[in-house]
Amino acid sequence: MTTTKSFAEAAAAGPNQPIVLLEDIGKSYGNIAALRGVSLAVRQGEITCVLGDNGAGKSTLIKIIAGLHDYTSGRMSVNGQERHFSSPRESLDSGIATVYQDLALAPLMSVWRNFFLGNELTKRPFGLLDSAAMKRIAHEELTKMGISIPNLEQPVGKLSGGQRQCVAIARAIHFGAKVLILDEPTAALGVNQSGVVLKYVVKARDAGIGVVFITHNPHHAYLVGNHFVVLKLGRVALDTHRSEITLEQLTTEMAGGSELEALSHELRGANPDPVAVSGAGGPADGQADEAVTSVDDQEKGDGGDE
Ligand SMILES: Nc1ncnc2c1ncn2[C@@H]1O[C@H](COP(=O)(O)OP(=O)(O)OP(=O)(O)O)[C@@H](O)[C@H]1O
Repeated sequence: MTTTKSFAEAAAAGPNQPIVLLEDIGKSYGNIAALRGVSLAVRQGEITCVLGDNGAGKSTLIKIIAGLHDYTSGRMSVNGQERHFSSPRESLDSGIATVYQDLALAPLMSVWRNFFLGNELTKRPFGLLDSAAMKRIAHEELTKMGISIPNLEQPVGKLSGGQRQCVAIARAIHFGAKVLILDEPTAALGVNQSGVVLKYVVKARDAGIGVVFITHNPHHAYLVGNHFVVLKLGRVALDTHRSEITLEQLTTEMAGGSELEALSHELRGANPDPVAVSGAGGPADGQADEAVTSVDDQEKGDGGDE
């Protein structure tokens, strides 16, 4: 098919080859088509933001890359090799780390134990846990990322949501992720904590990782993104680089774009007073506007603590 070819050719033409390349991906759950013809390139040192409303297909897309679901049509390649992951372990072993909203951290365990969860260091010859080495490395890695957690012995459940996200990101980087998929990392966070997390998303990008940042918040996406893909009802509605779009355009696209304009006309017809709906995003807009300033300001006081 020409569409598939042209996306793959265009993706391969740049100097920065995609690590993960999805071409014309489709995924059906029985007779529900969750994704149709989705193409996406994840590149080293780039943040690709995938935006979309509820039901747009974001989770399905993540699950395919993370090895939880297989796709039903199209092609996924990792470092140029076609792949069908049959488990999350296969995705992880290919250098793809996924940080879910619920984080898969053990809340009652210490920060350092969580950092090494599933990858514990042991001492020879008896295979006892090497606690001293794990504490030291966790401390070094978090410090390297500029994450300040004074006491790594405290249960991870006592950290703020933002700090927990940062621990999960630092852990993925330490264990060699080449691609980091972040599932709505700022969705449950307040303005200042979102700023803290966005800062580490940028650090991951600057460390050379290809980041996929899933969000429904265009303000957060625009603060950090190099590339934006908007999904609507399982299809790619927009695929563009930062230089080609403004925050206002991205917000309008997410808010419904042309559908909103049509609704605005319809409502105007029914109501003599004009109704301003274009670009509206409800209360979240105001909140996110604050976030734009807070990312720069967050270091002044808020460490993300609750
Ligand atoms: N396991 C499943 N079985 C059947 N249908 C599903 C399943 N998972 C998702 N869907 C459907 O696929 C479509 C895309 O869902 P998906 O969860 O990927 O969207 P999303 O963008 O992540 O939405 P949200 O932000 O609400 O999580 C929806 O219509 C959803 O109802």
